[in-house]
Amino acid sequence: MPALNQNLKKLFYIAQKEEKLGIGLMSGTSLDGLDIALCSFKGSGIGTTFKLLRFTTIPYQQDFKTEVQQVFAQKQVSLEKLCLLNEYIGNFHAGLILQALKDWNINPKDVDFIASHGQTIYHAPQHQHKQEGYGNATLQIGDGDHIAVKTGILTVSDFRQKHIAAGGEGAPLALYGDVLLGSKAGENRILLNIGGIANLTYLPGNGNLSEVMSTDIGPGNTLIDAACRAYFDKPFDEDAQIAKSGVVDEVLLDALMHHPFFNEALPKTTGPELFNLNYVADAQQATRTLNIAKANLVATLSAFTGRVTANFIRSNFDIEGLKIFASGGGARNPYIIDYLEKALPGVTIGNTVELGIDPDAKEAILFALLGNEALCGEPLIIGQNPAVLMGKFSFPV
Ligand SMILES: Nc1ncnc2c1ncn2[C@@H]1O[C@H](COP(=O)(O)OP(=O)(O)OP(=O)(O)O)[C@@H](O)[C@H]1O
Ligand SMILES: CC(=O)N[C@H]1[C@@H]2OC[C@@H](O2)[C@@H](O)[C@@H]1O[C@H](C)C(=O)O
Repeated sequence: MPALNQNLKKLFYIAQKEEKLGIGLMSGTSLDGLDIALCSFKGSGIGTTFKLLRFTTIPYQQDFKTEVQQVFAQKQVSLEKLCLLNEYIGNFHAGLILQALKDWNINPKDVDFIASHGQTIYHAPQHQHKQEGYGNATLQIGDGDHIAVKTGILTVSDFRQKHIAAGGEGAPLALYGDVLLGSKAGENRILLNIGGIANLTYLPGNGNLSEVMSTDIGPGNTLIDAACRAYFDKPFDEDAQIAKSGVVDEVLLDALMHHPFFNEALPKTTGPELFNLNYVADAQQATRTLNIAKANLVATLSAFTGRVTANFIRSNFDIEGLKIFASGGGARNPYIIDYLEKALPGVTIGNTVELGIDPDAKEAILFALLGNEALCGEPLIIGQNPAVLMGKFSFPV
C-alpha cells in the first residue's frame, strides 16, 4: 500500500481530536485591522460547544490601508499590485498571528488550525455586475499557503468560493455560526451586524432552521467612513460626533433610498463596489445638494444606514416581541443605534454582549467555527442557503 501523505495523516488526526484549538481571522470591508479570535471547540454543527479564549484586533497602519485601497472595490487595478498583495497579505496576517500568540504566551504548535477569511477585494453578485453569461463572483486575497507555512499551523481559507459554487452569493456566511451563537427557544431574534456593510440573521424562536434568513441589508459604516476620510481626514466618525453636529438633508436622504438593490429578492449581498462616494455624489447631483455642509452630509449618511436598516426590519419582520442583538463597529455608533430605537418602537435593541459574545470578536469567532466545521462538520441545511462545508486546506509543509 502506498504511504499516506503526512499532511493528510495530520489532517485526519486534527479532525478527530475531541477538543480543537482554532484561530479565526476577520479583516473586513472597513479595513480597520485584523481581528484574531482564539477559540476551543468540541463537537460540530448545532451541537458545537466553544470557548473564546483570547481576542485582539491588530489595527492596520495607514501605509497598509493605502496599499489595499489601491485595489479594494475598484473596477480597474494594477494586476501586478493585486498579485503582490495576495502574497503580502497572507504573509502579513501570518506575522500578526505569531505576534498575538507570543503576546498570549501560546506556542503555535499547540494551535490545531487557523481559519482565515482573507481580505475581500471585490464582491460581484450577478444582480450587481449584471454581465450576461457571468454568475456571482467574489475575491478574497491573502493566500492560505503563506499563512500555513509561516505559522506552521494547518490553515483553512477562501470560504466564500464554495458558497458561490453551490448556488449562493458568497455571503453572508455569518448565519452558519449565528444559529449556534444566538438561537434561543421561544425568542424571535435578529443578530444585526453593522460593519462596513450591514447584514442580519433572523433566528425564529421555534428553532425551525428552514425559517432562518440571513442577508445583507445595505451600507453600514462604509459611506460614513468614506466621507470622514475624504472631508475630515478621520478614519471614522467616533461616537457620531460629526453626525450629531450636522442636520439631515431629507431630500438627499430620499434620493439615496432609491436603488434597485433595496428591492432585490432575499437573500442578497452588496459591498462598497456599489455603496461608495460616487453613489452619494450621483444622488447629490440629482438633488442639487452637492454644496451641503460636510457635517450635514455625514449626518445624512448616518441616517441613511439607520433608515435602510429600520425599513428592512419593519417590512420583513413584523413580529411580536422581536429582539435585536447588534454587533460590528456600527453598534458603537450612537447615531445609528438611537435612530433604530426611534424607528422601531416595540423592538428591543441590545448588543451581542448580552449573549456573551464580544461584538467586535463575533465575525472572527464565526470564521473559527467555519474552520471547525470544515474539519469535522456535516453540511447543514439552513433556510435557502447552500448546504456545504466551506474552506480550502493549506498545509505547513
Ligand atoms: N466608537 C465608534 N463610533 C462610531 N463608529 C464606530 C466606533 N467604533 C467603530 N466604529 C465603526 O465601525 C467600523 C469598523 O467596524 P467593523 O470592524 O465591524 O467592520 P468590518 O468588520 O470591517 O466590516 P464588515 O463586517 O462589513 O466586513 C469603523 O470603521 C467605524 O465606522
Ligand atoms: C464579500 C464580503 O466580504 N462580504 C462581507 C461584508 O461585510 C459584511 C457583509 O459584507 C457580509 O456579507 C460579509 O461578511 C460577513 C462576515 C458574512 O459573510 O457574514
